[in-house]
Amino acid sequence: MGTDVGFDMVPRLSQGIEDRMKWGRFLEVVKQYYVGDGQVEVGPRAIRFKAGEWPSLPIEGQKFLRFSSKITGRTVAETGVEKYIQEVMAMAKTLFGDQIRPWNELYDEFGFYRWIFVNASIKSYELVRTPLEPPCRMDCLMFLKAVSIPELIPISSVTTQGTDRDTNLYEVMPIPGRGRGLVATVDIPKGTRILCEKPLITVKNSTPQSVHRFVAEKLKLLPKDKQREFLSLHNNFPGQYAFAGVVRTNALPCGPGSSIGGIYPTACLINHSCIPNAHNNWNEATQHETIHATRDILVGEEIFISYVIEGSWQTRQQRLRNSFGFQCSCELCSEPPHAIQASDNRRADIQRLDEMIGDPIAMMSSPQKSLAACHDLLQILDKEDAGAVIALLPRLYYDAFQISVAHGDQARASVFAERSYMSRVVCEGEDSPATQRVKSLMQDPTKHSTFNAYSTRWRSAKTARPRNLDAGSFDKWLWRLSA
Ligand SMILES: C[S@@+](CC[C@H](N)C(=O)[O-])C[C@H]1O[C@@H](n2cnc3c(N)ncnc32)[C@H](O)[C@@H]1O
Repeated sequence: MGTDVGFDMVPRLSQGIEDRMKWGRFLEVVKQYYVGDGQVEVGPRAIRFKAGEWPSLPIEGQKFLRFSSKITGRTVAETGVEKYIQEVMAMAKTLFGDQIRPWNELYDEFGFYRWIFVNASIKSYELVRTPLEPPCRMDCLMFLKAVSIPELIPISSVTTQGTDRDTNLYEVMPIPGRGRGLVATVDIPKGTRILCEKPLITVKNSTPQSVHRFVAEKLKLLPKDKQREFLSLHNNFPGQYAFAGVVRTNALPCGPGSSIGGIYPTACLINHSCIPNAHNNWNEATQHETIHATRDILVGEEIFISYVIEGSWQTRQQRLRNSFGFQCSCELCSEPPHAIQASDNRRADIQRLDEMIGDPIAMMSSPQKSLAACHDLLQILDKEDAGAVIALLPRLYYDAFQISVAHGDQARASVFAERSYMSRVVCEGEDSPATQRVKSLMQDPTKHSTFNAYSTRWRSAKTARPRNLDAGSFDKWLWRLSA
């Protein structure tokens, strides 16, 4: 028996240079502090403390979730381990501040992470770790409960029309340097609908004065709890027109390029990253904003969308500063200048190819070149962080669909439409009108208004899609690489 005591790292560390350096410094401090202490063993994958239940610190900081042990004795001398927990926690606090979350079962505090995730993370960096005693009944129950959770989130069920905030997937919490944010409380698979939310208010872009007046009127019509939700949102532009400040800080556009913005109690708590792991979309049919995971998100990771996608690092920083009133501190923006420059170069290539693909004259007269540009773009996107660029895939495949269908190639058009559909399901869900539109084109490409519009030089039936080709050969056929 005894009580578990320790601390968690929330949110977990990123793989960015800043977090890696901080973790390295932290491990150095720990090693220095315990030089000559026979209870502390520095291994190739972790620093282990041979006391209590052998808490450990991985060499790779991103894997770290928890440092804890069961305290069985009544005094420090009896348990041996509590001293290490307190000391390591104090060292961690000085470097990671509020990311270090102390907890103590004695005071009914149980930490942020479920044991299933903590144990999986420990397993990933510990070669051998035999528990000193079998887990107690409560641990077993927690284990069973937690293990079933990721399996209970099949993509098909989470991307159907949900209307509630699913608080099982995330928790709203303070994030050092970014105010509040959403942190994953379970592993969230790619394509999962994290959130589907109705706006508290929708507002048309206008002068601060008229936005303020409009919101003031609308707020009066809302129930008290909704008013409180609006008023609790962050405002980077306080002053005479405070409601307009809240709108400017938080509004998410109701559709691409829309001049109408929605204010949401939870979606508006999601912070920005230049390499996001989630995508926001306005679903016109259901009149809800949805947030989908664009890559697998690990428990303890912060959930990010992108407020500003396009442009170089400098352009993005300027827009975030001027339009939203903050300086971005995301993983990419914390990288050294050469890494930011490399990302800028890739984004410039993406922009250049995107413009080439969109040229209607080229699409008409040299479709082969336009298709090759789509393929080149895909190759560049493959090298980028998958979660950050997946939102570009539906359009990329849709462009390839349009090039094919305009020259009568139904076989390739239906494959491109299928790929566009699949990436749209990940970003927006099955119930998004855009997903449904492309699904119907996948089934019948001739429904598109430009079918055979430019020529019939690539004419093919939908059934001409080759069967039994390996992936490489299929791709060569699809992109006309050998033509
Ligand atoms: C829509 S709110 C997001 C929720 C906000 N963090 C809160 O506490 O309510 C946008 C504000 O969050 C902060 N923020 C969001 N993303 C950030 C980032 N990448 N770096 C620094 N601050 C960020 C900025 O203060 C920004 O104005």
